[in-house]
Amino acid sequence: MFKVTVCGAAGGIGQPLSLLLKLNTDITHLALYDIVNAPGVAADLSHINTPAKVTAHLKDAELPNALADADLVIIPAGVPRKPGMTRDDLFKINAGIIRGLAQAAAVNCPKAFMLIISNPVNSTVPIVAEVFKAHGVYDPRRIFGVTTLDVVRASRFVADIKSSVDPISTRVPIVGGHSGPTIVPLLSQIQPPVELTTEEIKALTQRIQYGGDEVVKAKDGAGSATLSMAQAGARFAQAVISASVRGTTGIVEPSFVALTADPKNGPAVQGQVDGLAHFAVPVELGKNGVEKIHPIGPLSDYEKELLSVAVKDLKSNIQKGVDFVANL
Ligand SMILES: NC(=O)C1=CN([C@@H]2O[C@H](COP(=O)(O)OP(=O)(O)OC[C@H]3O[C@@H](n4cnc5c(N)ncnc54)[C@H](O)[C@@H]3O)[C@@H](O)[C@H]2O)C=CC1
Ligand SMILES: O=C([O-])CC(=O)C(=O)O
Repeated sequence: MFKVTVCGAAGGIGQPLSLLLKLNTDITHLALYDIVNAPGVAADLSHINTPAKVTAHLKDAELPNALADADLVIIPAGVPRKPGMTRDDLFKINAGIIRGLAQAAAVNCPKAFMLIISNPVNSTVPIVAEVFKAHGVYDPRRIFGVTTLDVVRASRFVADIKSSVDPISTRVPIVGGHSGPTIVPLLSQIQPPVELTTEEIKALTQRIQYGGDEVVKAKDGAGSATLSMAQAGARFAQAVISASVRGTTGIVEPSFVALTADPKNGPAVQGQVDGLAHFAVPVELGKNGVEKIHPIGPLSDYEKELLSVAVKDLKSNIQKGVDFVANL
């Protein structure tokens, strides 16, 4: 039995993400929550002949039921960017939405894996962590900021300029956070290794950091990445589910997590990032979520510069989330 709840299920990400989750045969119950249109999306998906039972939950009154006993909650609820906006501009609206959903989750499914997609991820994840702390149910191993889209894009962008690169199996480690300069691609550590010139490294780094903006611009006011995000979100959810339900070992995915999630390796990363509480790192998944945080590894001089810029922005993004919950 494995119940997944999608909060924001009727949205641009929520609908294709729910479709991909309905195709996941490890899921036995898919609960779709939104403040609009959840019944329509649920009725539609419920006709697909896979095992998951699909239930619809509309508006506040249905939220406790949607979350009750969930094993995994995935949250793409909130507003997306329009051209000219930064992810941080979304804080004003999305912070309150995430706080409300986290409060309900802390009460109704305190042990669920929490996968946060809503932006700004650098602040929304600390909000969820603080709410869980306030309820006395915090487990840093179970709260994740979904940064998978950054690595999905990165391997595709590398393949765009190197025809010999397989975009599916190539892994580009990305650390830091999920907005512009906080996204730090470690192109010196691509696996399998790829030879890149200094110009190629600079251009690729810029493209990976601002990949989201390409989609925002192309959609021209109609939102941001939804389909690629759905694929990335389903991939990350599948990784968490495989490790926890099937006991599959050795699954490593990037995620924006609390560095205390791994008391052994977390402090070493923390030492490299000026004591930041949260940071995106390659995370090895296990039965209880974060099993091991992988080291950042040796950085090139260019990557060290990128990292120091990222750390400054991240510090204020994280603090903004923490303060938002503290100043209730
Ligand atoms: N982590 C990442 O890599 C990415 C994050 N995003 C973020 O994901 C979020 C959602 O994006 P889209 O799906 O394109 O937006 P959307 O506007 O299409 O959908 C959002 C959905 O959330 C629902 N919603 C609003 N308030 C809610 C509440 N209190 N409870 C439950 N549902 C609520 C809306 O009714 C809507 O159906 C945005 O914040 C966006 O910036 C987008 C792409 C990538
Ligand atoms: O750019 C945005 O606002 C949405 C997002 O996080 C992404 O596509 O990476």
